[in-house]
Amino acid sequence: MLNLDKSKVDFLVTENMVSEVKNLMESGFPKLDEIINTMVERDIDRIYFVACGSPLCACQTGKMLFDKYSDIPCSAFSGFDFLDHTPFKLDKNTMVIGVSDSGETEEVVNSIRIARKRGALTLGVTRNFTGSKLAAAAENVFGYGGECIWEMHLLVSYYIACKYMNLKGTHKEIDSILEDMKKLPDILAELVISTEEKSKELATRASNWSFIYTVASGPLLPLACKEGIITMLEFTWTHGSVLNAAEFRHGPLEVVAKGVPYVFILGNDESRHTTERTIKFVKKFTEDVIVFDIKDYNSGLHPMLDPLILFVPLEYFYYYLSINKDHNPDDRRYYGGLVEY
Ligand SMILES: O=P(O)(O)OC[C@H]1O[C@](O)(CO)[C@@H](O)[C@@H]1O
Repeated sequence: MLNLDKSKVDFLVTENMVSEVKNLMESGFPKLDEIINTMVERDIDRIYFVACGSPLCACQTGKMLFDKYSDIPCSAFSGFDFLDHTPFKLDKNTMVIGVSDSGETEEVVNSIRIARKRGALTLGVTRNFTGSKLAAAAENVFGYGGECIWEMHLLVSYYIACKYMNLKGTHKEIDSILEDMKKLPDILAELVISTEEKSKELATRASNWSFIYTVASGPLLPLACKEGIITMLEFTWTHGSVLNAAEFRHGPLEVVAKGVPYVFILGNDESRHTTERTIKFVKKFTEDVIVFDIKDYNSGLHPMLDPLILFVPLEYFYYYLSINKDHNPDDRRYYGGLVEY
């Protein structure tokens, strides 16, 4: 196992997670309220998120809130998809939210430029309020000032979605999400301490696997993509793929066999039974199964908050998976301009 000083590894964001979440809620949310007021003034009737990688997965989860609890149309685009297939409706009543931690991802910045030119209300969500191309391109900017991008991006998209939906017509679930959100800092603080050892053990086991299928459903599917594709491929250099438990019977079923490894992410939402059915099937044929079950961590909050909670044990899991494979998760071969793409 690689001997690293974990406080110096950029990938691992557990150290300041709680203070960043608190700060976002206390100082960031009031700033988002101003943007939400502008959305009301502009009578926004459609929302597009544009992002890439981990931020896109957070936006896809935020979009689910709009779909589930409102009749406000919302889509989450990858930057190049937005540029190549720019949506027809892009006007003063449309809002385009570009999310990029660096604020430099070219396809997100260019999408915001186009949206602004077409008269849409634009918001750039990025780490720093100034100094990036995204901050310069968007009409409105929100700088969250934290490193823990999954929690930051998810909370920002959730807060905008919940508040705006509430102003457009309440749904009792939205209030419960907003209320439970306030409990997150204490719960995360506990998880940052309590989940490390168990995740480390699981990662030791998984480090013998040369590839991993990651399976989830419903609101945990974007988290599965973030972890089972972006994190696992980019940061741990482990081969793998992500599968939707709802689709498992239609294709993936046939490769289940002894020695084929799976990581399941299991939540408390309505699709829990769908993933459980898959787990039950898979366990008949292979012992190489790891389940991250919300019930083992904290199941007291609204299930739409499960992706924020399960992120903590998963973050440790992939950190230790990487160093167990003697790979520093901060190392890159190609990304970030090392090789032209
Ligand atoms: O948030 P940014 O700066 O736009 O960067 C997006 C990048 O972040 C990651 O999600 C993590 O490095 C990458 O997959 C993606 O390329």
